[in-house]
Parts: sequence; structure tokens; C-alpha cells
Amino acid sequence: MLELSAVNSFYGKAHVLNDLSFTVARGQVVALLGRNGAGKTTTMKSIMQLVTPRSGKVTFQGRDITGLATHKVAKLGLGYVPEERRIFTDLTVLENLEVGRQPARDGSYTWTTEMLFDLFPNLAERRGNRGKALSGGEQQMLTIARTLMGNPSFVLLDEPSEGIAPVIVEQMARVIIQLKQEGLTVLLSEQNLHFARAVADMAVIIEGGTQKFTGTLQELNDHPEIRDAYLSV
Ligand SMILES: Nc1ncnc2c1ncn2[C@@H]1O[C@H](COP(=O)(O)OP(=O)(O)OP(=O)(O)O)[C@@H](O)[C@H]1O
Repeated sequence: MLELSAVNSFYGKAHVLNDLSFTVARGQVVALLGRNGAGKTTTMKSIMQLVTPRSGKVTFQGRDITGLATHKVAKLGLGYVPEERRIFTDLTVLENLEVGRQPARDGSYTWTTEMLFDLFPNLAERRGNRGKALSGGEQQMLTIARTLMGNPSFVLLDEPSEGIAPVIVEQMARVIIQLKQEGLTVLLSEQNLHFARAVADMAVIIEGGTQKFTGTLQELNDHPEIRDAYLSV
């Protein structure tokens, strides 16, 4: 469904992604793993074309999207949840969701606010509360829920478990598993191997912008030396 082929991305002269190549098949959850500064966010931005790869190619559903404007990439069905939570703090939970509403594309899942409240029960309880009254974890959930209101077929989640309470991390894992069951495809970035193990089918490890491992979580389990070399545990 999504393919990166020899993607090289830069910030000015700084060469941040080095020949990154991996695929995410429809219906899969793939975890992009690596330490702080490894290049996970830049990979997501390079997929969304917020950073345009200087060479290489990003293909989505068979179409070359390299260099396409980001809003057009989003329209094709890619929903991006950045690391920093972007909710409207003065709007209520329900209003935040309405702001994210986009028409469904052919064959894409059509979310309603009620379906999202089933998926995120904490948000249901707080539907009339303003964004600023929510905890960090609830804001994170709301950011994801609002992205789903755009009816994406592919969701990119940048460090969804970062900085949130363990009980919310568990809920987040359940949400991702449910999204997969609904047929969505997910690429998430993580430093937390435990979280990745709970939700992901495949892992891609990057270090210094270079791909060090691509395989299943089981293969990663079988090679603790890889985990020790490239991940903080
Ligand atoms: N706007 C920018 N301008 C210049 N360099 C940047 C910029 N954003 C990130 N970098 C550098 O690019 C490298 C990769 O950063 P990136 O944010 O992609 O890593 P990451 O794996 O997502 O890390 P984190 O977990 O901290 O978000 C780092 O060395 C970082 O300092």
C-alpha cells in the first residue's frame, strides 16, 4: 500500500535519511523504531511530503506521491498524527471532532462521532469539555480521533505512547489493534519496544537515518543484540 524506495531527505545540508526503503502492506501495523533523533519523525514527514525527499520515491496505492503538496497527500487517504498534539483548546471535544470531518473516499471507512466515542470511551465522557481541560493522554486520543474523522485509509502515528500515563498507553494499544481490525493500515513510530510488540506486525529500525533492521517483531525478539544495539530498553 505504501512504499519507500531509497528515500534520502535533508534539512538544508544535513543528510537525515539515508536510502530508506520499506513497504507497509494494506492492513498491517508497522512500527518504526529508533532512539531519539534517529529520523522517525523525518520519515513520517517525508511520507506526508512535509519534507520533500531529495532523491528516492514514496508510492501510495501505486501512485508516486513524491513532491506532491501535503494537502493532496492527505486527500489520498493518509492521516498524519504528529508528535505534538494539535487540538483546539477552546473548542469542546465534540467540536474538535467536527472540525476534522472530511468526506469519505471510495471504499474508505466512514467514521461518525458516535463510533469514535465507542472507540475512545474517555472522550465520550468528556464530549462537552473544552480541549484544555483534558489530560495529555486524552488530548492525544482526541488528536487521533480527529484525524480519523478525515476517514483515512492509512494512519501515521508519531510516538503515540510518549508522555502519557501507563493506563492510557494500554488503551492506546487497544485502539490501534481495533483500527487494524477495521481494516486500516498503520505506521507508528516508537521508542517503546514493549508498545510495538503489543500492536505491530512488522518493525523497521533506524539509527542515524539509516535502516538497520526490517522484519517481524518475532525476529526482533529472536535477535536481542539488534534490540540492544539500536533501541533503549
Ligand atoms: N527542522 C530541522 N532542521 C534541522 N535538523 C533537524 C530538523 N528536525 C530534525 N532535525 C534533525 O534530524 C535528525 C532526525 O530527527 P527526527 O526528529 O526525525 O528524529 P526522531 O527519530 O523522530 O527523534 P525524536 O524521537 O526526538 O522525535 C536529528 O538529528 C534532528 O536533530
